Amino acid sequence: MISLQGISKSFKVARRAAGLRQAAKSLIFREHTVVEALKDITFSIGEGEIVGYIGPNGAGKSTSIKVMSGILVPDRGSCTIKGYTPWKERTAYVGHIGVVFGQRSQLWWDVPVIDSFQLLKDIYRIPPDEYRRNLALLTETLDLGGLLETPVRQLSLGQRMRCEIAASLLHGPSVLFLDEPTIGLDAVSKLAVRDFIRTINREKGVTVILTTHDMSDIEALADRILLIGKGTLLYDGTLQQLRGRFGTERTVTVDYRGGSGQGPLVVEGAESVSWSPERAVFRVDTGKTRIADVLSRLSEQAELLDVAIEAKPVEELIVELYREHRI
Ligand SMILES: Nc1ncnc2c1ncn2[C@@H]1O[C@H](COP(=O)(O)OP(=O)(O)OP(=O)(O)O)[C@@H](O)[C@H]1O
Repeated sequence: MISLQGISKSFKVARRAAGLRQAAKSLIFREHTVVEALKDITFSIGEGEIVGYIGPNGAGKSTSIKVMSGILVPDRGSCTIKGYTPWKERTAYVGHIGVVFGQRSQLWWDVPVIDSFQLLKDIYRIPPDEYRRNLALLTETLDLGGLLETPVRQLSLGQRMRCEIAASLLHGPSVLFLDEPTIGLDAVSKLAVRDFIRTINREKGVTVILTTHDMSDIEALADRILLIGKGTLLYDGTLQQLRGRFGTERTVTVDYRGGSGQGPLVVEGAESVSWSPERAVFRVDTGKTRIADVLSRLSEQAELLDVAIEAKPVEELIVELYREHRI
């Protein structure tokens, strides 16, 4: 449904040296550097997938989203989404996609939210019945009831973001591009936005491409990860595969009935991270040692009161991936 083949995009950026004399010189002799934002990007995404598009700052994520939404024309390569080439057949194409740029608003700042929605209804030529149905559903699921009559500039970030997401879905698109949709949101709003994304994916089959620096977004939503670094696609796989590659390590924390005589617990196959008379923390490579064996050896040495086993956070797995690819 989404297919990119060898997409490349570079930007020519004027270079200005520091200092007055250099600045004057650059008025006549303008030097340019070329930034290769995307280099030969190829991937495809199936209908109904939620894909996390991740990478460090300046990796090329927003540029990719702009190409896929038809805002930018690439230098080379082809892109087909729902049978359209986004930048060529924009008018027909935009009816099938919704786009949210977390850092930018598509709502008119000084007018009530509902007026922006009405304008979008006219722009997308949404039939009145469909508009009413979609608006009712979005108002209910995104809890917009009290916000529709408020001018956008008076909304909090979280409230605005819920309105932005609703605005991008009023015309019932089947593909949704979300560029950092949870940036700056508090924990409650973040959960609400994630919940909503999952619901429209499950119930309406909307395909979602999500860029984010928040790895808990990825963990909560994405079945698959595309990692981009310095304009190149570096990894395409599931979170589970990534865990399998880097994530055999577990942290085991045990609380036990200690006492003044209790010395450090020593367990073969478990590396001690920290120790106190009541609590010990170990690192265990489950590829080499079974957690059950560690716990059984520990219980021979002390009366265990509580045990917590944690996998490596996704954040750390991603950092390892960045490190492996030197980005
Ligand atoms: N309009 C532009 N003109 C010149 N250079 C640009 C332009 N847009 C992007 N770039 C450059 O292209 C590269 C990729 O930028 P892009 O915004 O796609 O990165 P990103 O992965 O979205 O980063 P971030 O996580 O910081 O938002 C960067 O080096 C950026 O400076």
